[in-house]
Amino acid sequence: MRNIKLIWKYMKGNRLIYMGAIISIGIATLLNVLNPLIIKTTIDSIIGNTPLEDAGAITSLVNRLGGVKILQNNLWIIAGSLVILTIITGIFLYLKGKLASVAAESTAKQIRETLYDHLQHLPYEYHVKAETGDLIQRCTSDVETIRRFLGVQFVEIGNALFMLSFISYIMLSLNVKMTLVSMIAVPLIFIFAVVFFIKIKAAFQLYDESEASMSTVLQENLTGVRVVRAFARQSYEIDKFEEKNAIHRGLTNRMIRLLAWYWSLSDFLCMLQIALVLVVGAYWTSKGIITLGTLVVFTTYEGMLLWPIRQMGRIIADMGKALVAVERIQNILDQPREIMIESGKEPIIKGNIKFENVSFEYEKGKPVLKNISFEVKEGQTIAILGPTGSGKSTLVYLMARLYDYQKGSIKVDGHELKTIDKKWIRKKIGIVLQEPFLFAKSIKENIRLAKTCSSDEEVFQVANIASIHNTILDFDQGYDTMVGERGVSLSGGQKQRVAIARTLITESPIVVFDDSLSAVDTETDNEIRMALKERKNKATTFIISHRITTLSEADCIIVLEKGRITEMGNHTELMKKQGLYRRVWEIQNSLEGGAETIAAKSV
Ligand SMILES: Nc1ncnc2c1ncn2[C@@H]1O[C@H](COP(=O)(O)OP(=O)(O)OP(=O)(O)O)[C@@H](O)[C@H]1O
Repeated sequence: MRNIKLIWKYMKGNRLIYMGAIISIGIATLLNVLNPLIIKTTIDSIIGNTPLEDAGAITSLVNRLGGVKILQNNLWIIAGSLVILTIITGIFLYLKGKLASVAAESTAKQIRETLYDHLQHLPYEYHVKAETGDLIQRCTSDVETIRRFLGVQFVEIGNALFMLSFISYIMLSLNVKMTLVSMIAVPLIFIFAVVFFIKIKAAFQLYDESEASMSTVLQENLTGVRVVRAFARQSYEIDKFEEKNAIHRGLTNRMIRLLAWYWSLSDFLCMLQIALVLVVGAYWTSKGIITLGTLVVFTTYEGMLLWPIRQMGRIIADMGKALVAVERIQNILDQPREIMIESGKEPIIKGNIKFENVSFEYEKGKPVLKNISFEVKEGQTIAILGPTGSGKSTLVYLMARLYDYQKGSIKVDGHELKTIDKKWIRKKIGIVLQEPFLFAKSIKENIRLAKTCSSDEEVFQVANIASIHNTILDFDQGYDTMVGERGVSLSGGQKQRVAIARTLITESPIVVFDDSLSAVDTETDNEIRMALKERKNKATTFIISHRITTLSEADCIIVLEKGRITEMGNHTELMKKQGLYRRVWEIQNSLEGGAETIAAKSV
């Protein structure tokens, strides 16, 4: 019941249009069932001799058209009325289809927009845990299931119900016994349809799942095509796909067999029902119990009724799918949005940051950062070194308020971070991630992403600092070069540099490079750092890196191990200690020395 209410809620703004569709089906069905009555009256009372009984609307229609006598001599009037009636029925059927699909389509659009908007406002934490494929499915196929339900299936149910009520009413008023004969197998056909479709639900589900699993293999293969090629895994991949494809074919065949059985059995039941009406009806007509016209009406109605009844069985069994889709969509909408404005504090941010005994844990009892304390003045460069999983990225996330620290205090220019508006602080912190995501736009548009109004000059300037300007100019279309779906036309290092330019253009007072120089060579890395240093309005810069030369020039280097700061100071100070920094320095230096010796020997 909750789900039906939810569908009603989603339909806000389209409910009247939908009601229009339902009314149109009602009128179309009513007009549809009038046709056989006109034929009956023509056979019995106009061509035949049965006196015109008081058949309500039909009698008054006959009288309007000029009475029995005139119609007898002008049968074309009846034929013409049938044509006109059919045309009007057609218009209402068209209206039904049009209004229902308009309402369903705009309801689907509304649901998609609401979902998209909601997803944009869910906390970072939610997106880290959610599965992208699943979210995409909810936003596309689940919405499509609801659209189909509203646009087609529910309308069909309406059609069947109207048909059943109108036809039963007319049949009963014509002949009760004949009605019983005509309806005897109808509940059976309906129950058979419902039970069958409920029973094969599992088969439908398996079929859907196999289709999904086949597309997953395909998607994974296309996404990872470079890895597939590099490891020469083509034949393995082809075998894997063939296996899924074969399973899918098997399940499709099974579905076809089951459905073939269903339709033949159901057809057989329907034919039995029609045959029963014909045999009993013909016998009673010959005995004069019913008129020939009545027999024609009953057989025509039988044909009109059975198809919607069979369809209704299928739709009722299928309705579960729409209700599940509603549930899945509502699950996302029920997730609380990230509260962006709490205190609304929007202070001037220059880049002075102070951590005092900050602790944080993602999961209770598993602290990731423990008692972190350090201070950075505006314009300074802070380097962070630490083994993987030591909490370096987490520290950055805390600064951007993607997560809130649980203990201690972080002050930005003297303001407690938790009191600063989230949107505000995120605009002031530019983060370059290790694996940057570039959008399928031109390089220029990608750089301008966060500041669409920036001039070409500004774009060139930041690209120069990121040491990518000349590379871009070497491309055939320069800054207008399109970056593929995942930036495939650029190398890892080039993508990182575009991402650096994209962050620099925002002129944020705090900039974080989260291992974002890992894919560029040492020389370019050096160039970028030099250019950053020379920049006017220098930002407070955090550099997370495993490369010691990148870190060594920082004003302060923090060594993070298992969530704790184990060393802090500048290069000279840390070199005096026998800690992780010195060890990494020695290893990397000896490696470089070793590499140089090998290179020298090979010349
Ligand atoms: N969303 C999350 N939920 C639960 N635990 C998490 C989450 N994100 C990170 N962690 C855990 O927190 C710890 C620190 O992760 P973090 O990404 O900060 O490390 P890191 O030092 O940046 O590592 P790397 O150098 O590999 O990027 C890890 O043990 C990680 O498994």
